[in-house]
Amino acid sequence: MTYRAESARRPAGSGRGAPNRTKKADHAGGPLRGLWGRLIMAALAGAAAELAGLGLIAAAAWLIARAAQQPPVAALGLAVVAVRACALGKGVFRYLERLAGHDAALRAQAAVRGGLLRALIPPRPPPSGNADLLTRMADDTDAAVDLLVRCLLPAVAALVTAVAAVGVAAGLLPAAAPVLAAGLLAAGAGPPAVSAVAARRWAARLAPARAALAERVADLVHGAMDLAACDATERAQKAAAAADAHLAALERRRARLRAAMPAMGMAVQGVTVAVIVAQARPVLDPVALAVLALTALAAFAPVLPLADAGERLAEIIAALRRLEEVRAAPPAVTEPADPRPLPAPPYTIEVTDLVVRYAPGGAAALDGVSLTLPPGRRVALVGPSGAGKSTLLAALMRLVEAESGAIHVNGVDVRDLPSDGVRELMTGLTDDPYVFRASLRDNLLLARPRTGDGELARALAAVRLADWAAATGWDAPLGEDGATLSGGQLRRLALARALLRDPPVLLLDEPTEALEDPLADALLGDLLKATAGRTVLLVTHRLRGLEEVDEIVVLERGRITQRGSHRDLLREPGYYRDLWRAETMRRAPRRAGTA
Ligand SMILES: Nc1ncnc2c1ncn2[C@@H]1O[C@H](COP(=O)(O)OP(=O)(O)OP(=O)(O)O)[C@@H](O)[C@H]1O
Repeated sequence: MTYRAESARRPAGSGRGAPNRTKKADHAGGPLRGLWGRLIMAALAGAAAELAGLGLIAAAAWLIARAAQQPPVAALGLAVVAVRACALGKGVFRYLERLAGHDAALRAQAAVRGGLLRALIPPRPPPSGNADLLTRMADDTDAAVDLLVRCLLPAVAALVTAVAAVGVAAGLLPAAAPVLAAGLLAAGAGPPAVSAVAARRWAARLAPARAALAERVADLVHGAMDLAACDATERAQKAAAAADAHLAALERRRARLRAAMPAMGMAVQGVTVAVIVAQARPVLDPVALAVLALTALAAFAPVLPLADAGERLAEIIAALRRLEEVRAAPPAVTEPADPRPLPAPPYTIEVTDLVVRYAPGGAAALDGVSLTLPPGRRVALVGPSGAGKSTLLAALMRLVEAESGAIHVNGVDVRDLPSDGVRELMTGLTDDPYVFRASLRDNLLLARPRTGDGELARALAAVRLADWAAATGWDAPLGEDGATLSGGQLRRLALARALLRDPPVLLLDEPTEALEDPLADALLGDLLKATAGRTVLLVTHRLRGLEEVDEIVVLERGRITQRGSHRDLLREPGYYRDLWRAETMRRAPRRAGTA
């Protein structure tokens, strides 16, 4: 079987136009379009709803107080109409506020999510030590909704209502206006500020406790087998229960403090209204007094919930900071400002004096590696664990940046090419392949969409998974990271994907890992046959079959220590010959046993 380079037939760089077009489309007709209009409409509607509420209370107060004086019914007509209009208006404006506010907020959330996903598309080193990272990222994008719906819009509505109420108070009794203004300011600024400071302090205590619990739970779920094997399940459960109890205790204490905030606001409300009533009683008639007192009371209604908004605002600021950290994390490789077009096939890859270091000042994972891959050449890379084999493949795929040295494709430095374009040319099986939580078919189609079942079946047969696929079924879900697959099956499935992808330069990182000798030998034999005439860089720990490849490169501690054909390397002392002897000896008793 041959896997002809379909990708080589694609016009070079064809994959790059699409993302650019998508970006433009996003900005022109994206979720942020019309955001401001909706936001202003929501703010106006929210303020109108609160004013209607205030008007309702004022009109109702006037109506009740005046009705107690038993005037002619006609004198009450206007107030009755005002009560009805305000009651209806409040509902209608509240509905419009929710409609426009949530529309705006969901648009903002979609824009935040889109920006975050776009920022994550260039590969980045994964943030470490955060079992709850994904959950947090999902929760954090909700901050955009809450910033508008729970903080900004309520604050605008409270401000408008407060100004209107102070205006009404000034009209009825000028001396009451500054008292009401001071009370509203104290209730609208004090509890929210205290809540925000407390929320920030508590977040610093709660976040590590939440992360600790998430990590313990993740250990219990993902490490269930290993915990059972080490008889450590009970210890892990106890540790998770302790983390849970610690978090629950912290949350209980925080809840008690939180409950004090509304009480503080209501105390300010009570004192303000009492002072105003005391001021007004000697000078105002009972009807005006009732209107003033109830208007003052009602003016606090949109102001008191701002304590919650202050607390939420502190959480939102922290969430937006975390999102910004993720967004601003530098990608693993730098994209060229002015990318050059991809060269035309056939491709010659030249690696020159490549040095890769994962941590500045740390040991070099690759230390001056030079290698040439002309079209159609198959090179095997062998070496002890940690020698830098996977790092070389990662550098070729533009997943890590070189500290010095260079990789050229037909004479063009890969740093001048878009990294996704480089990965169209050079890709394959990575050292830690991922199987998606999807069906078998979908996992394969990822490599080459719109491929018929016949071709998918041929790819599976090439990796000796045909029988397993027939038993499992094309639509069987494979679980998270291939939970339903053995290690060897998972790797072969990823290999089938790499073969379907069929890049011009095929990079294969240990395709036979986790397989028994007979199956590994057969699979490697098939692979070498199927890739005859193709450009291949094959990382392997097993040497049987390597007579077929054009060159074998031995990598030790990041440096090339031997290179040549299988025969050449068997003649010279060194890692290759030692490994060959060890492999031969390991197999010898088995052959004797079988014979
Ligand atoms: N993401 C990383 N961050 C830091 N160090 C890394 C990272 N990946 C690899 N290394 C280090 O770089 C060196 C080379 O690792 P690499 O995975 O390339 O070796 P390898 O030859 O492929 O090993 P193996 O055969 O076990 O897969 C090792 O010392 C390893 O610890």
